[in-house]
Amino acid sequence: MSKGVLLVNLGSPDSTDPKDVKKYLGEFLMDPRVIDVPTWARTLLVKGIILNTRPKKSAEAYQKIWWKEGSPLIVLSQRLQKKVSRFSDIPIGLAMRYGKMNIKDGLQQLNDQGVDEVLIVPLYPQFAMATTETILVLAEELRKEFFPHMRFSDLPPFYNNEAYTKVLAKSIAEQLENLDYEHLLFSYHGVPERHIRKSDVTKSHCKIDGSCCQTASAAHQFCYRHQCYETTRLVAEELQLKPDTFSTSFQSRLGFDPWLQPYTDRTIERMGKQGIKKMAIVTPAFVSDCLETLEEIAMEGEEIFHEVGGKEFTTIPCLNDRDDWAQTLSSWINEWAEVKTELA
Ligand SMILES: C=CC1=C(C)c2cc3[nH]c(cc4nc(cc5[nH]c(cc1n2)c(C)c5CCC(=O)O)C(CCC(=O)O)=C4C)c(C)c3C=C
Ligand SMILES: [Fe+2]
Ligand SMILES: [Fe+2]
Repeated sequence: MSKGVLLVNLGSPDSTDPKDVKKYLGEFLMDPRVIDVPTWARTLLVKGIILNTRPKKSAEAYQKIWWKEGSPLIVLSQRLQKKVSRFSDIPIGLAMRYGKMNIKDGLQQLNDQGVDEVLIVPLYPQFAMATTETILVLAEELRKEFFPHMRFSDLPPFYNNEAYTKVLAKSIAEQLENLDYEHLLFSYHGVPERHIRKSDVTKSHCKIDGSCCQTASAAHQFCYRHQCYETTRLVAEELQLKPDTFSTSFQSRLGFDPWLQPYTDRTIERMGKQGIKKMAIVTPAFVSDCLETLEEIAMEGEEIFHEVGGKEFTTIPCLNDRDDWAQTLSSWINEWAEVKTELA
């Protein structure tokens, strides 16, 4: 068998034109693992409400962060792919879950290079049904329909992998080296609380009451909340942060259901009101900088902080295509590539 890799990220609209943003959001939000309500309710919510209002607002946000080369998320993912390819001996493909560069095309390209054993690498450190799961489910559907001769493995979430948390800690330390910040906020993309309960394989562990995520459980293999808190804990340990100088929050909520708390925007506001003048923020749910880091955090977050008296707001870049991150990812890939494939 001949091995290859498909890195998979979220995707972006084709351009910042509201029409393209609407098309992209339509595909993204109609995914039953993103808005997990019955089809009729999702259709009503997405096509009847969200797509009539959100694309214009989102397009304006995308316009603020868009690069000459295109979407930062896609450009940065391509740079990562290029670097990982340099450190690996097998073909490294790149695909997006939504929009252009889709997973089917990515698999086809690997197929055309003679690859029949694929490592799917969701570019998300923590598991979530709206990210990792939807990639793996779609990839398997595509395999069955179009590439039945292929075999798939997948890279597990790396939220607590020592090499990853060390690289993340190093990237933070570099940014904070000459800053006397008072608080470091770890802000993760939010999900509705319901998603956490749905992914609980024990069906009884996740209470979202602040305690369950610290109690060992089989549920944690699929618990986004647990995995986010673990990333924070391990990175804080590596950086030797004092207990009151860092915390965790969740950003980007949409709609009226309860999402994971504390919310990032309210946390930034509270910190400013409590008299914190210098804060830094890191966004470890994202491997590549994107709308949610460059606009929601670096622009909106900073504005909130300044409005309530904050002075210095430092946004730490995602790992993007850092050499040490690309090398870490390549080392996982090379480890997988070296394992002898047993005949089925
Ligand atoms: C119900 C909605 C959403 C869930 C659940 C959700 C989970 C989730 N998303 C990411 C990563 C990204 N999300 C991005 C943008 C984005 N996310 C949602 C909604 C949900 N996400 C929307 C509507 C948007 C579009 C922008 C907007 O209108 O605000 C992005 C950025 C993409 C880009 O082009 O830059 C990323 C990345 C994770 C990791 C996650 C669950 C853990
Ligand atoms: Fe999102
Ligand atoms: Fe939990």
